[in-house]
Amino acid sequence: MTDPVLSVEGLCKSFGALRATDGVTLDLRPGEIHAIIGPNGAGKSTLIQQICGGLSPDAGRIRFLGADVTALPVRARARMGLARTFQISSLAMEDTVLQNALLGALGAAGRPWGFLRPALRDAGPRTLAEQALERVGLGDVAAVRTAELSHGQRRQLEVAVALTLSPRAFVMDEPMAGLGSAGSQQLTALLAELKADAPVLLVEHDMDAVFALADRISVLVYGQVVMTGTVEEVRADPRVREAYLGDAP
Ligand SMILES: Nc1ncnc2c1ncn2[C@@H]1O[C@H](COP(=O)(O)OP(=O)(O)OP(=O)(O)O)[C@@H](O)[C@H]1O
Repeated sequence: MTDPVLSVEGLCKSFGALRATDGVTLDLRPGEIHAIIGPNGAGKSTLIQQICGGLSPDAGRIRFLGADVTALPVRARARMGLARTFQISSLAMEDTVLQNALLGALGAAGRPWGFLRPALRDAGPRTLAEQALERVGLGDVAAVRTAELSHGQRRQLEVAVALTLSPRAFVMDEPMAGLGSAGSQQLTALLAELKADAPVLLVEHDMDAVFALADRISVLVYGQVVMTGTVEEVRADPRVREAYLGDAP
């Protein structure tokens, strides 16, 4: 089997007496979408924050691209290509769609942020930004002010910004939240294509999207992974149906 891109082993984080993650072990393999599902308060956000570097684990290890990144700060992990999207929108609403994508591309090129104007004429980052916008289907609205985009288009733009960083793995926190069914379907189609660029660790409450997208699903309950399996395996598991899907066993 090929080495995982990202792996966590025995990850623990407590808040007082509460074990928010309690020995979580899972991995993200090349080319896959690995969804993490679980009831409210199961520890999904706590897990994602530890993976991205915003929270230090009490115990356990995080490896990314073969390196132990457990002690690295958020920025260092991002520079290695760990792209987190969605929960905290970083878009500048008054700027155009292209300018937002360009800010990402400039960051990727390691340039100082202040030189935006000359960089707009600089073919390198600009090309990268335009390609990313085309890729997510926003090529036609590059000159539009970001505030004028629909909710779904903003999600697409956040993906484009992440793409300019040449990610090696995406970590997505509830990308479907707040989208109507048309927006969810559009974003689902985009995410299905994105895993070819880099694998996706996906925390999502929208089960239609999870079942349509996931290659593997891990179910988190009270901070513990109760199972990892394919969509079919997870749907059929009586513990999952009881604990999460709300069905009587
Ligand atoms: N900073 C914190 N201080 C104290 N308790 C916290 C903190 N962050 C999270 N918790 C608690 O840890 C548990 C796990 O929370 P977490 O947000 O990780 O769950 P979640 O699965 O992401 O939930 P949701 O689906 O509602 O977003 C919850 O009981 C929550 O109240």
